[in-house]
Amino acid sequence: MSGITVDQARDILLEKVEQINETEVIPLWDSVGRVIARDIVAQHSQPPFPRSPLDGYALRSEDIKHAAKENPVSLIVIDEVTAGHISSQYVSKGMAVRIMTGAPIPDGADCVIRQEDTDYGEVTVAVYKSLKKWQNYCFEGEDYKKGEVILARDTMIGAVEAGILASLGYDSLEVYRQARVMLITTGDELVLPGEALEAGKIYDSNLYTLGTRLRQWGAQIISGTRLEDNPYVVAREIQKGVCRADIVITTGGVSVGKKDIMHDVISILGCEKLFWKIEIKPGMPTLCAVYQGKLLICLSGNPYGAAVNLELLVRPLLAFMMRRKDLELQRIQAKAVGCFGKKSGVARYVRGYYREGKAILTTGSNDSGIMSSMCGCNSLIEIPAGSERLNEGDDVWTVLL
Ligand SMILES: Nc1nc2c(c(=O)[nH]1)N[C@H]1C(S)=C(S)[C@@H](COP(=O)(O)OP(=O)(O)OC[C@H]3O[C@@H](n4cnc5c(N)ncnc54)[C@H](O)[C@@H]3O)O[C@H]1N2
Ligand code: MOO
Repeated sequence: MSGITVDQARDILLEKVEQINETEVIPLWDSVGRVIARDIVAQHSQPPFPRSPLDGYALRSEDIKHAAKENPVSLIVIDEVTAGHISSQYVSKGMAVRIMTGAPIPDGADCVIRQEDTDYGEVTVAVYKSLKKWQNYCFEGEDYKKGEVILARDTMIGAVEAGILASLGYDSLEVYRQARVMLITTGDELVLPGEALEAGKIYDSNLYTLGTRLRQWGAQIISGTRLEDNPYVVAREIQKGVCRADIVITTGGVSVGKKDIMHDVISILGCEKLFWKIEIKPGMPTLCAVYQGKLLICLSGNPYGAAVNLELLVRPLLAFMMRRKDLELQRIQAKAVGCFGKKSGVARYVRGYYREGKAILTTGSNDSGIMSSMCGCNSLIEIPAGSERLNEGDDVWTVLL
C-alpha cells in the first residue's frame, strides 16, 4: 500500500478550498441550516412594552400592601386591556385595570395580581393578597434590548434562531450561499431509477446516496449526472460544469481495471493530481485532483466506499466552506459491542450504531459493495491500521454520522 492516511488526505483537501464569502437574501422559511452573514442587531426591544404574564389586574403594590383573604382591598376598575391592545388610562392610587396575559401594563401600575386572588370584580375588585413592587411584571426588553447583537454573523440558523429572527421582524435575511457541488456517477452498467433494468446493468444508487447526503448537509447539487465509461465524455462534462461548481465529485472508475477511466479524465483535463489511494478500507482507490482551481474528488464506485469517503473527506470540507461547525466530524470513544474478526492492515471503518457510550457492530456484511447493511447505522467504528481482531469490550473510536 503506497497511499496516505485519511487524516493526511483530509488535510490536503482542506488546503485547497476556501470559505464561501458570497451571500444571498433568502426567505426566513428556507433559512434553517443556513449561516447568517451579518450580525443581527435588534431594531426594537423584546418585549417592546412592559406586559402582563397573567390574567388579572394591573395595580399599584402600595395599594394592596395589607391585602389578605380576611382583609380584602377594594380598587376601582377603570379599564380593561387584552393582548394586542393598549389602555390609555393611568393607574392612580386606588385604581386597577383589568388585564389579560400578554397585554401592555398601563402606566402607573407596578404589578399584576392574578385573578384567582381577587373576586373577579368588573366595576370594583376585591384583592385578597399583597404583592411586591414589580411582581408579575414583565419588563420591556427583558428578553433582549434594542441595539443588542442578538445573533452573531456565522451563526447557523435552526428553529430557535428562525423564531428569534421572526421576533425581530425579519421575513428574509442575508446568508452565505451554499456550496455548489457537481455530482457525476460513472459506469456503463448504471441505469437510472425509472429506466428498464437490462441484463448486466444495475441501478445507479450512488447518485441518490451521495446526492441526498450532500443536500442534507446544505450543499446545492448543481448537476447530478450519470455518465458512461468514456473518459472524453466525463472530461467534457466536468469542463462544461466546473465554472459553476465549488467541488466536483465523481464515483467509479478509480481502480486499476480497463474501464477505470478517471485516471484518463484527469490527464485529458490536465488536472493537478493530489493523490491516488488512501490507506483506508473501504474506498482505498480514492483519487483527488485540482481542476481550474476546483477540487475534483473521485470516489470509488462501491456504494459503501463512496459513502464512507463522502463522510470522512467531503463533509469536513463542506463544514469549513459553509461555516457549518455542526458538520465537523465528531469522533467519540466507546466500548465495542460485538466483534470484528479480520485483521486490519489499513485503517478500517465498519458500520456501527452508537448509543450511550457503546459502539455496536452490525451483524451484516461490511463489504464495500453492500448497501443493505448500511441501513440504520449512525456511526463508523474505526479499526486502526495494524489491528488484530476487534473484541467485545475493546475501546474504540467512532465517527458519528
Ligand atoms: N485488480 C484489482 N481490482 C480492484 C482493486 C484492486 O486494487 N485491484 N481495488 C478494488 C477496490 S478496493 C475498489 S473500492 C474498487 C473500486 O472500483 P472503482 O472505483 O473503479 O469503481 P467501479 O469499478 O466503477 O465500481 C465498483 C463497484 O461499484 C458498483 N458501482 C459503481 N458505481 C455505482 C453506482 N453509481 N451505483 C451503484 N453501484 C455502483 C459497480 O458496478 C461495481 O460493482 O475496485 C476494486 N477492484
Ligand atoms: O477500497 Mo474498496 O471500497 O474496499 O472495496
